[in-house]
Amino acid sequence: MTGLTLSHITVRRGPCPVVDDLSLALGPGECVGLIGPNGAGKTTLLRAALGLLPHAGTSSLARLAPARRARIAAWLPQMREIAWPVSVATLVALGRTPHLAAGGPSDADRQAVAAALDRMELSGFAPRIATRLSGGEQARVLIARALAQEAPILLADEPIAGLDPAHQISTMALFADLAREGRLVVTALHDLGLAARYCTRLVMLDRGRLVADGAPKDVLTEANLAHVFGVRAYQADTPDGPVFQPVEVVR
Ligand SMILES: Nc1ncnc2c1ncn2[C@@H]1O[C@H](COP(=O)(O)OP(=O)(O)OP(=O)(O)O)[C@@H](O)[C@H]1O
Repeated sequence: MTGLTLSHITVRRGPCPVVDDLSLALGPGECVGLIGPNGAGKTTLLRAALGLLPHAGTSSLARLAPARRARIAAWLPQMREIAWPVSVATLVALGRTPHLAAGGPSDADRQAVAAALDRMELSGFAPRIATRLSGGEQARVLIARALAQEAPILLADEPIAGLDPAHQISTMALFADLAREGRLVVTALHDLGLAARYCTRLVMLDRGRLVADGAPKDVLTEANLAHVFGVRAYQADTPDGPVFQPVEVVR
């Protein structure tokens, strides 16, 4: 399995660095939550790591040839637009594109698509036209497409935004399972409660800089929450795991 190494990544927008000299080594088996307020640089960092944005510094993914990169990393962007009125099964099968042989889809491709639909509880949706689904259903279809890619690395930008509570929990539990299977999952998140519960590691950004990196309880400290997010939170360890709820703006 494969990890992701970022060394001194800097991305400038005009004169300002929006990601500023950021280095990280992320390994297989980790479910990493990328957290930070709006504009902190989460999307920019993920896109630079994938080689989708010009940057200074090096990313172990960005330096790969595109065909190899597509087999190593699946990418779930923040904007989830489905342009074509194709079936859900056809759309999810696009995730197999990096693996397709000359003769068309193999049994392995078909199995990967079926498994991805099943994991996102979409098996009954396979013949439906993707553009006619609700926003949350479309989001789940796009997660399924990324899963069908069966890449060792999954980078996801706010994948659970717009999902109902049950699907938010099941998607985060699925990401944690993928990590336990040995993949690397890196996901930008605004739900700090789910981040605390399901991520093995949190990376906190503020104005393009890395301000904290470690186990959720070591990153979601009262001082970091006040300083970076401007909030105070209720936190408790319960038999159901950590509970975390922002309760007050403190800036
Ligand atoms: N195309 C662009 N041109 C100029 N500035 C940009 C551009 N794209 C992003 N930025 C700026 O870069 C900074 C980081 O943006 P980014 O989208 O990475 O933040 P984010 O942490 O993902 O935020 P959010 O939680 O709101 O999605 C922001 O200040 C944003 O205004």
